[in-house]
Amino acid sequence: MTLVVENLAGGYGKESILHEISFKVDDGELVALVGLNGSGKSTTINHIIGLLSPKKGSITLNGATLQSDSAAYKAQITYVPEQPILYEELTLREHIDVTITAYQLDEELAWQRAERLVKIFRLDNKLNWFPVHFSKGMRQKVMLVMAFITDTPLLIIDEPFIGLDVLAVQDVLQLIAERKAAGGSILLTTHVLDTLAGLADRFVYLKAGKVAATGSTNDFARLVPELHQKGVEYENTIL
Ligand SMILES: Nc1ncnc2c1ncn2[C@@H]1O[C@H](COP(=O)(O)OP(=O)(O)OP(=O)(O)O)[C@@H](O)[C@H]1O
Repeated sequence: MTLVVENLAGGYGKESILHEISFKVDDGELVALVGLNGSGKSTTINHIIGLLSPKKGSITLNGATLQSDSAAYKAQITYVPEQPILYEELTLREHIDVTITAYQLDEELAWQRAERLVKIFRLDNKLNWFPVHFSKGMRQKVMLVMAFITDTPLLIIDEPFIGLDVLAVQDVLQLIAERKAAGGSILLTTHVLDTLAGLADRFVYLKAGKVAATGSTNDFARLVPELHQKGVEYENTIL
């Protein structure tokens, strides 16, 4: 699987928010999209998942584009938005069933994965609960359970750690590492690059809708000194 974003320009209205964005995510790679609030991370993802259309440039997933073969393109992506989107009238168990149907997964295999995931996220006694009974973090965990049941080549997560407790952060890191080890590719946005230490292969740093720096996460301090300095004040690389 290779995601290639090339010279992407785009945005919401007539005016472009993104300018000549280029980067790649290869097989088994974890790439972190980082940058200050409003720098264009979610807008970039909205283009990749097809919510927005490029004004210029191209986005290719294993050779397919949304324009050339929308079904082949979309079938390769699992996306977890920053704000959980759940069906209020469905239980956790039914959310899992819907995911299995939507992604045409083998039911037995998918439920084996699901059972492990709900246990990991300490939701195994809540399979019959409706979203109204879940806390904010639990809702996020339900989204993550659904995402990690799928086996699409590319997993995109917008802010995976926001609102999660410390145990859940470790759990997500472990699941990301497993997905990567199995050859899956992951693109995520984050404000806490340190959390990903050792896991992310590369970062892409956006500034005002442009790629201002990219490289190995080990080189982040050297390549983005202004933010690293600020982050250190908080004893964390908070962007
Ligand atoms: N729905 C929208 N309509 C118009 N402009 C938008 C919309 N969403 C975001 N923008 C603008 O696009 C720019 C980039 O926003 P974006 O949400 O991509 O930033 P971000 O890097 O994801 O920020 P954050 O870290 O706050 O999530 C900002 O100037 C923002 O005001």
